[in-house]
Amino acid sequence: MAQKILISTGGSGGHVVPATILYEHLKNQFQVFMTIDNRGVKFLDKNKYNIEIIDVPPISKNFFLLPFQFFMMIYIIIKSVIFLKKKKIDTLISTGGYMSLPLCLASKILNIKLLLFEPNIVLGRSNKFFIKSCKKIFCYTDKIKNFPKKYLNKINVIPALLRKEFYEIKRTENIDSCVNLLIVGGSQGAQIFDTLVKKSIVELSRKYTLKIYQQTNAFNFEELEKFYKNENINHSIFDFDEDISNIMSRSNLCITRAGASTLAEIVFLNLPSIVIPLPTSKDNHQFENAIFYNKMGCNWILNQNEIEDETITNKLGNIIDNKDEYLSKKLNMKNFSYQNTWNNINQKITFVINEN
Ligand SMILES: CC(=O)N[C@H]1[C@@H](OP(=O)(O)OP(=O)(O)OC[C@H]2O[C@@H](n3ccc(=O)[nH]c3=O)[C@H](O)[C@@H]2O)O[C@H](CO)[C@@H](O)[C@@H]1O
Repeated sequence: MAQKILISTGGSGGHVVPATILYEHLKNQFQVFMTIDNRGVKFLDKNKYNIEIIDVPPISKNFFLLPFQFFMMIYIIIKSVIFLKKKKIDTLISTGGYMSLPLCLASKILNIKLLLFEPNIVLGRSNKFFIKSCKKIFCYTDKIKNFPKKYLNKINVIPALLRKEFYEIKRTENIDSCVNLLIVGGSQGAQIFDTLVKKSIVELSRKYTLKIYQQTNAFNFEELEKFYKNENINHSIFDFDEDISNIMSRSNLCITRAGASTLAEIVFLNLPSIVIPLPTSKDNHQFENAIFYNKMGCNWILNQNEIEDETITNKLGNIIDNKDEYLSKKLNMKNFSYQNTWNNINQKITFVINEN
């Protein structure tokens, strides 16, 4: 009988999107289930996956709520134990984050094989907590910061997880007559980008033909739309677009945060990018993610706190005018990504799951 695998996820798109990719990789060979919290549901199509909601409220820093949170956690752990037993789960794969804590603890209680997934260059806190009890951890490199040395042998390096459509879509083209600029902040957007880039875009539009693809949140949508209309700049604004591979493929330059999945996707599609890591990201993981690709010559990094009025205008202008650097970034990305194939990843993951 096929092994029963549970993928536990939730929170942001950075956790949920990889969970859906793991699901797609495994669904033909195993019986796969997924648990997700309420926050994460908006990042997937509920009808496509065998999902169960196990909601884990965010951990509050309010001291008086601690006893309540403690009992709540016990309740969710018991619920998780019952779920794992009822479904007869053989292997749990956690995509990290505090929402996976109860299920990971439940897998420990029941002695169920635990596999972790860490797409960042810094080990997440929840993954660190379970590193001792997990069997293996899937990472994109074996040089992970904050990783306990004695468990280094648990790292299983895989190429970055990408949705199937990324392998089917055409890679990005060079800047030719039009600059197709994608501005993207990760699954939750980056509100600061809206104000940070506006002025530069207006200035650049006087010199170059631009098409702007910009992600923003629902709150800013109308205002941004009005702004581009008034400035007569060709634009397409979106909130969370499931067909992002298509938008990326049509772009030829990008400004982005440094979420692990977004970076992997733009590198795979050879889209040269200015990366502005979120300065407040936990353990500065976004900066480390950006540096990882930067060392391979795949991006330009800007520090958000050092950005002044002209910084982005000058940077974009330089990139557009100096094609050598632009083309060398593209080539570096191409060389880095050639081993990333759906089958290669599939074999690596399946091997670990079947291992005793
Ligand atoms: C603010 C923050 O702490 N973000 C973290 C969060 O991911 P966060 O969700 O911010 O960012 P990621 O780039 O990892 O993932 C976003 C995913 O959403 C997809 N997408 C985005 C916009 C859209 O319109 N359509 C769409 O499909 C992207 O293609 C990508 O697959 O978890 C990641 C994995 O631990 C971390 O690396 C990020 O730093």
